[in-house]
Amino acid sequence: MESSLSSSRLTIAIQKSGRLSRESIDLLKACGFKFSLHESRLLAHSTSHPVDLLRVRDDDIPGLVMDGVVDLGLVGENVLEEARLERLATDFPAVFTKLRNLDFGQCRLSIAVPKEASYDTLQSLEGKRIATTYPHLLQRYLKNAGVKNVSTAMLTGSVEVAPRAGLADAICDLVSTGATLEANGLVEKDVIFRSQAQLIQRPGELSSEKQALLDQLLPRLDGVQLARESKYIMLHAPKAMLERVVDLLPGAEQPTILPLSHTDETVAVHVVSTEKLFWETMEELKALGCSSILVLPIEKMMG
Ligand SMILES: Nc1ncnc2c1ncn2[C@@H]1O[C@H](COP(=O)(O)OP(=O)(O)OP(=O)(O)O)[C@@H](O)[C@H]1O
Ligand SMILES: O=P(O)(O)OC[C@H]1O[C@H](OP(=O)(O)OP(=O)(O)O)[C@H](O)[C@@H]1O
Ligand SMILES: [Mg+2]
Repeated sequence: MESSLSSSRLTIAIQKSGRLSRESIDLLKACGFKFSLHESRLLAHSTSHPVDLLRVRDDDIPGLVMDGVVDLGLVGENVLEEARLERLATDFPAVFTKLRNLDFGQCRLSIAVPKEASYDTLQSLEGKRIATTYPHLLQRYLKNAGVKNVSTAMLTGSVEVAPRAGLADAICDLVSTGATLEANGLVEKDVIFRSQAQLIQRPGELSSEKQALLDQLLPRLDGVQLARESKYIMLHAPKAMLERVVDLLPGAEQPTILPLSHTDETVAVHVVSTEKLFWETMEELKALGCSSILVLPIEKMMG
């Protein structure tokens, strides 16, 4: 299958404007792919690689990938799984390859009820109506939990106002901080799906040029994600305390220990850490006699 927009340029669908847009573009840029973006344009060409961005609503991305219209897509797993279930229910092909979990767009799909509603377990929803944008994910969850006779009111936005508007008894919508639920007098009861952004590929083989581009993109993507999770830690430590200092540093299996020109009692310790260095640990390091403690971000990494 080779029906993506152009046979030689790798086409990637991303969300045009919304929660995933900025981070999708930033991630591709961090991988060294440059783009000339115009707010109103659907298609953006890369000025550095034979790559085109198709900027669309996130709901359209799974279908564009599964139908082979684009080669790759960056989309939330919530939208992807809902689209997959919907296509399976209507006998449409729902084939794609998940290439990577991306480290953004983390949220959960949850059932929430009005503060004053009586709710003990999921069974309390029997015979009730739930407003949602994700009817297939919701029905799958309720079916697995053995909850019957729940009807859904399909809304594509403003789901949180449905109970107040008398459209539904409960909602099933995305939650991150919980601020939107609280602002609407709702309480989160059951998390039915956890999601983050994904990079997916269309079914069928890519042309050799496109495959070569993808083979370049994926290690870069891994490098960017690893670098984002990592920190470079530098400090001066008393030699006598070195063992205890290294034990305190997160993920410091192989620290670099360097002599300092002005003293024999203190050494410089450098380490790449894939974990966060908390203020509390920095304070403990200081209490052991460490000084000049620096935690620096890493821009790129390659093993
Ligand atoms: N509060 C949140 N925190 C983090 N990620 C979120 C949050 N809400 C949504 N997301 C993720 O971002 C995706 C896009 O959310 P957004 O609200 O921008 O979608 P939308 O309004 O459906 O946009 P579109 O106009 O493209 O259809 C969601 O499908 C989900 O994967
Ligand atoms: O738990 P919170 O941190 O409050 O986030 C949850 C809200 O975020 C999303 O909407 P968004 O703000 O993206 O706007 P939208 O409804 O226009 O898509 C989601 O649909 C919720 O309404
Ligand atoms: Mg959408």
